[in-house]
Amino acid sequence: MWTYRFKGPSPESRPMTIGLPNTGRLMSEVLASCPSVLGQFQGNRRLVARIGDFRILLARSTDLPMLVTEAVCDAVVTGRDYVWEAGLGEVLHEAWNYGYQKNELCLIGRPGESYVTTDALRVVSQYPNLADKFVRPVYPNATVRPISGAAEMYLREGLADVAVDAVMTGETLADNGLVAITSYLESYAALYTLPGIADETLSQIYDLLRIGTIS
Ligand SMILES: Nc1ncnc2c1ncn2[C@@H]1O[C@H](COP(=O)(O)OP(=O)(O)OP(=O)(O)O)[C@@H](O)[C@H]1O
Ligand SMILES: O=P(O)(O)OC[C@H]1O[C@H](OP(=O)(O)OP(=O)(O)O)[C@H](O)[C@@H]1O
Repeated sequence: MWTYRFKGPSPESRPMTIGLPNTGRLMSEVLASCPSVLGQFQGNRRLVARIGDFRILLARSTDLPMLVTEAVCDAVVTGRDYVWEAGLGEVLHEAWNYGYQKNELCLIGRPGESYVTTDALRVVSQYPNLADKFVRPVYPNATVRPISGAAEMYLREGLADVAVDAVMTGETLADNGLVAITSYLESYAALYTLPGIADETLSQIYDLLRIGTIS
């Protein structure tokens, strides 16, 4: 077993850096509200751009939380679920709740099935760490299989007993004959920093991202 560690630049040696998602729903929402940032990344494959005193860096939503603790970014916009999945829910400071991409991370199963007697529950999830954290205390013999998406299919095809997945409208569950058994975590898009960020710095980040003011 070997451990891998980034060697990020020291925060003093680089411009203020904000990490934003490079794909998906989150990217579309965040960039739609920031024309100055959007303009830098439209029609090209750049992942880093300079805007005034700031540097904007694009990365996968799931990787952004770690880029704050590795000192590559001063702030990131990502899903609250990804911050907790990265094990940083109690480490990072939530500096702004965007109020969109709202959903609940739930335990999902087939209706009417009792899992209590199942000795070795088979769990699939895009959130393997959270699935393990929530399910294992109740089902010590559970196996958690990491997947990339379409969790509902694994239940339908009998490859898993339950899934830990995001539920927003509940449409995907209904269309696949599944139900939410328990809700574990509320999620939404938010801005995260290290704790103790200066109000003045945060205010500059808010201005760039066109979000609220410090209360
Ligand atoms: N049906 C949904 N509606 C709204 N938000 C959702 C839904 N499902 C997941 N989310 C949330 O949206 C965020 C996922 O956004 P993200 O852009 O990273 O992924 P994506 O849209 O699946 O795209 P991609 O997989 O291409 O990166 C997560 O924080 C997740 O909790
Ligand atoms: O409750 P709903 O409004 O139906 O939304 C829930 C669905 O949305 C997400 O999937 P996504 O669209 O990201 O596809 P994926 O499962 O392939 O990642 C999530 O994984 C659920 O499948």
